[in-house]
Order: sequence, then structure tokens, then C-alpha cells
Amino acid sequence: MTTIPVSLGARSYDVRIEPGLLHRAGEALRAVAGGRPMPIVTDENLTTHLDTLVASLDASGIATEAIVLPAGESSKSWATLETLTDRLLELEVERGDHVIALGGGVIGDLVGFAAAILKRGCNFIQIPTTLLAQVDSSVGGKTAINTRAGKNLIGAFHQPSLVLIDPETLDTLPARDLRAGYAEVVKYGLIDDPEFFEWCEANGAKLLAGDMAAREYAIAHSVAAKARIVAEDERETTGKRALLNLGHTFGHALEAEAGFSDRLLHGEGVAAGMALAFGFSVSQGICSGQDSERVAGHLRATGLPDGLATAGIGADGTTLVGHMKHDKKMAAGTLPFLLARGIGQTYVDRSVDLDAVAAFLDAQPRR
Ligand SMILES: O=C(O)C(=O)C[C@@H](O)[C@H](O)[C@H](O)COP(=O)(O)O
Repeated sequence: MTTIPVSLGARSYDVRIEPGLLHRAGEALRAVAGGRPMPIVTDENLTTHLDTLVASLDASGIATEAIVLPAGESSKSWATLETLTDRLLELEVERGDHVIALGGGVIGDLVGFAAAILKRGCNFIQIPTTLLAQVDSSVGGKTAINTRAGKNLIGAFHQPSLVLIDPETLDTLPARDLRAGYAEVVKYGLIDDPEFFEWCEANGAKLLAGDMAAREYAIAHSVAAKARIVAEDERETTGKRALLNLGHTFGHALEAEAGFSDRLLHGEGVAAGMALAFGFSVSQGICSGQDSERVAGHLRATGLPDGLATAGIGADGTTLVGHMKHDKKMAAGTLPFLLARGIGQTYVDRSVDLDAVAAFLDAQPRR
């Protein structure tokens, strides 16, 4: 078992990583439950994992109730949030209780937000079952739903009490979702860890093919990187945490253009967005074309989109910049952009000219 602490004073918690942990979740949760029931929220594609978790809680004497929601990004909505909070209220969840989020980023973000507002805040536990949620969204307490205006626009910072990661849950994850999650792994190398990017170049294919040692290493390394950044800047106020947004300003705009649908998964948007952030940095004379091509080349080699054409986006630059303007980080007409001086040298630039971004996007090949 690898345990990584997320150090946030009174809101500190552990992330535990171990193959097979889902089968032993009851043991890990018995003390946390304190004799109270633990509702499990999951999606309709995860009934096998749900059965495993329920059996494990049963064996540890923890009463539970499953709430099964539709799968997919469209569940990060007001409507599903209302269904969920109504059900949690019917179950008489108390402030001191723990709700379990069993699933990917959608379930984690939605349940985390429900927990943040239920009775002005109850506890929740993340049991992420996708690579994206294991290496990124289950850690750090960003919770949210989407609205017509854009991604994650309604939400709260609300930290989980515990994160339990079982890398074996990835055995049944569709290859496309595994690849999409891998984009967030690569992100940590691109932010400030060139050696980890080299590790990705050497081991990414193995990880995607199911190599457990590669998976465990990538998950633990990514979680440790995220825990370090979140501990430094929990609420994204100093600029440090903003680094985790590499590829997201472009990526969220592509996701919005795709209607937040299965046409473009979040991780796919982030992959294309990271390639665009590097490409834009080259166009501004900040980064070498060689580094940018290395990033795009690795994304392509793992089957991820490396730009507008492979992300299937045909919209023009003005339309995409229009989506960006809904970003919650927009302030006084400017957006903090994540640019790169090279691999592992990402920084925040608040002076990017949005017309230059639109012109850059217009110059990109289309589908
Ligand atoms: O944890 C963070 O901080 C991140 O930015 C991680 C992102 O990968 C994640 O997708 C996050 O939910 C995006 O946040 P947002 O603030 O851009 O909505």
C-alpha cells in the first residue's frame, strides 16, 4: 500500500493506493464510518465495482444504500444534482456522515459538490475508478457541475476525507477512457517534471497495455505531484495550482464546442489543449518547435488528439475564444493562460492577447 498525505491543516487526508483495495474498502472505512451508514453514489456502468464495494462494506458491518446515476458528462448538471441531493436527504444523511463517490471524474465532481452543499456540508470519500479520476480529479477538492455557459462553472472547494485508489479497477475501463486519463498523467511531466515526461515516453504504451507496475508508478507519482501543488495553493490563489490547468483553457473550449458530450472526452480535450498550448507558445517565440513537436508526437503515439483536426473540431478561432471567455478565471477581460518555455517549464501568463489566440487557432489544420 502506498499512502500519500494531502497536507491541508484541519482538512488534511490520505490517498491510499493498492491493487485490490476495492475488495478491502470496508476494512479501510470501518473506523471512518463510526457505526453510521455510508451511501454509495455511482453510475450505471459500474455495477460490478458497486457489488464489490457493497460486499466489502457488508463484511465490515457498514450499512449502505446505492444511488445509481446515468453515466457521462451530462450528469454534471443541476437536474442530476437535484435528484442526488433529494435522495441523500431522503436517506437522512447527517453532516458528520460520509457519502462515497465510486466512479470517474463526473461522479467525483458531482458527489463532492452535493456533499459541499448538503446541510451546508457533509463528508465524502473518493473511490475513483478511472485513470483520470485516480491521478487528478479525486484529489484536491475541486467539485462542480457544468452549465449551458460552460464547464465547472458552479461548484465549491470541498476536500474529501479519504481517497482509496485500486489500480485494478482500470482492468475493465474502456481503452478510450484509459487513454483520456493518461493525458492528465502526461500533464504532470509537462508542468514541471521533464524526467517524468521522459518516463511517460518510455512507459506510456506499457501503462496503456495494462502493465500494473507502470500504472501504480504513474498513479503514485501523479498523486504526489498533485498533493504537493494543492498543499501549496489549495484555493488557486497564488498561481501555483493554476499550473494544473495546463491544456484546460483550450481543452474546455473544445469540450464546449463538442457540447460536453462523448464526441470529445475531458482528457481528450486536455490532450489537444496541451498540444495547442505548446503550439501557441511556439507561435509567440517562447518555446522551441522541437519541444512542441515532442509533446504532440507523444500524444499522437498514444492515440490521443494533438490538435483541432484530431479532436474533430472545425470551429473558427473567434468561436473557440468565445467559449474561453466563459472561463471562471476570466478577470478584467483577460484570462490566465498556461504557456510553456519548454517541456517541464510551464508558467501562467495573464497578458495573452485573445485576438492572437483566435488567429493562432484559425491557422491550425481542421478536420
Ligand atoms: O485540480 C486542479 O486545480 C485542476 O485544475 C485539475 C484539472 O485537471 C481538473 O480538470 C479541474 O477540475 C479543472 O478545474 P477548472 O478550475 O479549470 O474547472
